[in-house]
Amino acid sequence: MELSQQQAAAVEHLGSPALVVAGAGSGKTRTLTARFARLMERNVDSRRILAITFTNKAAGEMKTRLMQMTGRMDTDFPWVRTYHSACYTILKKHCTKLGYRMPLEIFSSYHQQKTIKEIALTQNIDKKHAPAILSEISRAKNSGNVNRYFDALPLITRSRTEGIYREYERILKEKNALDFDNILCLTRDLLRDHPEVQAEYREKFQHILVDEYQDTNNLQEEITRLLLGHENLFCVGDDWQAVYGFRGSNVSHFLSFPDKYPNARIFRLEQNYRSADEIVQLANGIIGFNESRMDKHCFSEKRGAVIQARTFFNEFEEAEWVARKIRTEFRSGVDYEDMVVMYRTKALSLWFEKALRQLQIPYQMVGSKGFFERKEILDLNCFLLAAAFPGDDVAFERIVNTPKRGIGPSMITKISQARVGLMSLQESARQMVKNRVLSKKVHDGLTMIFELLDAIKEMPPALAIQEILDRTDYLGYLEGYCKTPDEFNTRKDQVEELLHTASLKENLLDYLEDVNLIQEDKDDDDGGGKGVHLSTVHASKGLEYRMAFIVGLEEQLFPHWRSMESDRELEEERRLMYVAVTRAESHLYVTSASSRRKKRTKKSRFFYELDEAMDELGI
Ligand SMILES: Nc1ncnc2c1ncn2[C@@H]1O[C@H](COP(=O)(O)OP(=O)(O)OP(=O)(O)O)[C@@H](O)[C@H]1O
Repeated sequence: MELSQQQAAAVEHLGSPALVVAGAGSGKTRTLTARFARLMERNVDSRRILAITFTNKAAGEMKTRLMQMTGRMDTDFPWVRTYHSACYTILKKHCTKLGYRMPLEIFSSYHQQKTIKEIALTQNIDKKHAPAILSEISRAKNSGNVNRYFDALPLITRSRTEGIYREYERILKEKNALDFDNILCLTRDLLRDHPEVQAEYREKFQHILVDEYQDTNNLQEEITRLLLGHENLFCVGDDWQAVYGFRGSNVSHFLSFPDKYPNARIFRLEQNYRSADEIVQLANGIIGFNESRMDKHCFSEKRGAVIQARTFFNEFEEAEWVARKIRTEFRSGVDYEDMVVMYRTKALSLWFEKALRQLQIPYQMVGSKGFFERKEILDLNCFLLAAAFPGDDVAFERIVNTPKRGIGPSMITKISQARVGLMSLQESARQMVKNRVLSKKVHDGLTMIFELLDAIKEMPPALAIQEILDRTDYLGYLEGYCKTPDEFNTRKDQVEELLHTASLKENLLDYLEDVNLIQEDKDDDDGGGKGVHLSTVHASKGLEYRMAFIVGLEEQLFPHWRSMESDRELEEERRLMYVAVTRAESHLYVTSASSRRKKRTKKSRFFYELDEAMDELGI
């Protein structure tokens, strides 16, 4: 693998913690992978290197690259993982120390939402607040200190959130289940409170490598420190691209690395291999408006970018111009897949979808709704969950009347009321069937479900899904559910895809574990199909395109109205702008509309900053 001098210096370093302060397009992943391979050449056992990536997809790509470079097998890299996946592996082995037992169930975001809504109902809180409460709880946990986090909340938010949090945690524990954040919280507790466990992993991990270090949160930072029994810590990141503060990431871990590790070596990767230098300089100019950042002098040896900033009368004109421009570029030889339209919030995509459809230009949405959150996928997975975890009320409630078999909400309430002690819904329903206390229709419906759940429990996951499809005529039901044949075909394709994914696992529990660990990749679906990419800026992170359009550059939209209250939030918005600009290799178009939804708009401050930077560069 070819490395620049700067990259090679970082790869070779030994003897103290190291931070690689990298620019966009500077080959961070290449450097991290090369370092891993180099450590192996120096006889470090690959199974004793913990390499943390930001997504499961990135972990998979890194492993594949390592296999190609070293000729080793996938199983030789067991600790190339995300924080969640690594922590879950540790937890599985030691969960009894914390009062849990195997198998543990990981709650999906559907399970979380449903549970929070039910608790809210019992506490007279409108269930419309559930998403906000859930994200507040998540931030509290990731802050590393839940009590301190709640103490700092405004009284109204606190009174609404804290009670729900306590009840939610009680239910999770009672169900022997974890949510995504608890995977980290409990691993921290385990390592902190059980010195023998900490010693085991400190001994095991001879080197710790962390990618995307700018986006670690307090809890992840604490876990890293608990695992680190030496000085072999190697972190790579770009503080200019830290864009997950809104969900608890804390860029100050990155910025304060030299204070935390006074003997740390700092390396810089400043050459951008992706974009032409005009784009790199423009991006430098924009980030220059941020106060808190590390110094870097990013540059590129490529020249000849095309950069344009345009304002249109309204959103229709803006979208139409973008679509026409895309058509012109396509006709002159640029592939649709080499072009991206980026916006700050998903709601903006509508206008561009319409304009592209009108010109019959194919497009695909990047990072749209996670595969496992789609209705048909959730339905089928809930059957599997109800079979594997009879205590999972959320899954059972979802499937008990899917497809419809006359077991509506009032029947579910009846089943729920018949529970004794810690009995689950499913157990209660089984008891009622046994006691023959139900109408014939409900009795037969439930009997059919229980026979199905008992049959699939020990089956490999793909076979189990096929069994569900056959016994419930699920596709017949789905066809009736869909509004158009097109919608049905798309959903049917998803079911096929699910069957394929499930066929890669032999065991139901392994499959379900994977499904729920993969939640964190929601934003990381790069489409993979044909057509122009439409993407939020967040979902475009890590991707690269020959031609990029950044649209909707208006105050309130970008920067977004919810992130304009403090300098800290505004700086994060500006870093998002930086991410967007640095996706482009050679062509960058920035647009805004003077009126949107019939209201006058104000041009984004980023638009002016960009103008200023362009002036300075003489573009
Ligand atoms: N030493 C090198 N020589 C030539 N090309 C390189 C070198 N290092 C990286 N590249 C190429 O530069 C491009 C950017 O690399 P990569 O995507 O790893 O950057 P990155 O640092 O992760 O970027 P970003 O943070 O902006 O997503 C890739 O196409 C990669 O193959």
